[in-house]
Amino acid sequence: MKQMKIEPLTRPDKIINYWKKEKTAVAFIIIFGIGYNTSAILGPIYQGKLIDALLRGDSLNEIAVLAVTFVLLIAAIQLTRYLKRFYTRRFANSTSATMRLMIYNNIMNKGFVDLQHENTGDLMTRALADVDLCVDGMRKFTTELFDTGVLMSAYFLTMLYYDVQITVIGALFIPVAMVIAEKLKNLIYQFSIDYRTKSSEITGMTYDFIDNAMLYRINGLEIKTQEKYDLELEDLQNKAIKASIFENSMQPIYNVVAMLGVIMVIYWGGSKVIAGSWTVGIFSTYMILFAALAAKVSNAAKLFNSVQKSRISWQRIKPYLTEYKTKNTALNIKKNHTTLNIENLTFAYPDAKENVIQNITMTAQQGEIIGITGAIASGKTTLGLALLGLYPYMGSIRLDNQELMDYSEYERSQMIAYLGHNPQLLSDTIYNNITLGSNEDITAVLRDVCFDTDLAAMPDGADTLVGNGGIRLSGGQQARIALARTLLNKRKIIILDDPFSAVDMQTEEKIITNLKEHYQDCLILLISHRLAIFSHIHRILFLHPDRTVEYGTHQELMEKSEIYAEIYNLQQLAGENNE
Ligand SMILES: Nc1ncnc2c1ncn2[C@@H]1O[C@H](COP(=O)(O)OP(=O)(O)OP(=O)(O)O)[C@@H](O)[C@H]1O
Repeated sequence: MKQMKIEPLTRPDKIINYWKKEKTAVAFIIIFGIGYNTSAILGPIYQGKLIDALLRGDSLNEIAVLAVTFVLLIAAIQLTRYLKRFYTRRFANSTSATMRLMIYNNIMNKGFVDLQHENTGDLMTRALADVDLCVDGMRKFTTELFDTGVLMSAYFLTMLYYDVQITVIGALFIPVAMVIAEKLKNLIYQFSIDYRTKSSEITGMTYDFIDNAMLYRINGLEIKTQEKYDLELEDLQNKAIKASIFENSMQPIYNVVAMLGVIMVIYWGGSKVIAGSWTVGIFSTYMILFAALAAKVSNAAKLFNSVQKSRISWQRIKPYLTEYKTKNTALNIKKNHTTLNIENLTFAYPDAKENVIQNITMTAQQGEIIGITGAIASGKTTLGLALLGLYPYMGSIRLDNQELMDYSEYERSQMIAYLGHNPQLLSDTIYNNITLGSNEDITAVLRDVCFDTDLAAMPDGADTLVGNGGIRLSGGQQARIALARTLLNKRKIIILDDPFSAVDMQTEEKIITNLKEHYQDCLILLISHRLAIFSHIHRILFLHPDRTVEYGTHQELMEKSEIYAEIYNLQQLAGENNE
């Protein structure tokens, strides 16, 4: 069978486009759907003929021919039914895959600021659950359109052929049942919304409790959290019951209303048999068709319900169904000597009133290590993020004489490596945490971050599992594995945000020596609170709480900045006392 290929969809926010995209499957659904549903009426007709043949006492031969035709007909009907179902499933699977592709692409292309506000994992999980519900509704709609719409029309037309009066009067109750179904759908919709909203809230809550289980336990909040969770679950259960009662109790009501017409059918149909204008076979065929038509009303109601339910899911996923974006991966970066020129750099977070960074001017180049330090909340991390080009800024950041914002996002990612506060370790081996799936030799980076001796003591070496978030490693080990990952992925500029806070000072000094020796083809920007190693690096940017800055070598800052000298001397003293 041909392999299914999932392609992006243009205007994915228009639901009709999913049917248009699956043209071939939809065409087969139409062919087999109409084929199955129109031929389905032949079943009762032949059954009636068979009854009449038996009652008339036709020859065995004639009855046998009728019986074989009847069986072959049923087999053919079932085959078209199978093919219709097959293509409906195929349509649903393809649609589900397309929606997932589009949502994944949307989330992966969200800007850094948007992603910071959302938990991408939770978002994706919730969106995928909604895709399943939405596609399920679309599948049912597609199926029922034929199994209910076409079949009901086929039954109705055949019944009209047998008797117009009985059919029109007997079937009068059917639209009544359908109007009731239509009216009640809003009620069902409301209860369904309440249930889905709660269910989504609880999913978020569950993730929070799992992620922060240790935090709640350590702070003695475990029981309180559990109680809160139990209450929410109870509420969810109540909402689920209400939604389910309304959804399921409606169908018998539609059925009973629709079946009221059968009284007329028995009365008039029976009279026709007695009068001799109908045979028993025709009466039997007619009764089967009427009962099937009335029963189909509940399917029509089911269709309304499932369309309502999937409408809720559709509304929720619609904002994520945006045009497919392809990353621009053209690379136009210079391989020459790296230079960084920052001029009057000023930055404020979106929606914030005050600048976090103001008028920073500095230059640096390949082969240098530049320290960035300053008081708490003076803007060190912010400067690191601004240099990644993640936020719009004022002033100028020129990398190799080209403005940072004039590079594409992809080019920036190929020029700048970044290590943030959080080591962000995967629950995997040390090797995979450093290579992130690529097949590379990690010996050099392990040596550069002084992890070679740690590794030698581990029985499984680089195959040692680090546990969830690196829990099986010390803080210093986690930090150095994260640093090794950044170094393996080295770029022209490497920004390291406080990588040594969990590392002892001697190891920190050794790592700095390695960085100076082995990364001369890079420019390293090192954000740190610890000034001890600053005497070994090239220059330091010192950020003051009033947003003014000083920039110079360690020696220059020791001479011109009283605060810098004071902090450095205090830290030296503390270091000596600790020895
Ligand atoms: N995403 C953000 N949105 C708005 N304001 C922010 C955001 N991130 C940080 N800030 C604010 O910017 C200021 C500087 O924060 P930043 O994290 O850059 O300081 P820092 O010098 O790195 O601090 P620390 O030494 O504590 O790591 C703080 O006042 C902080 O509240």
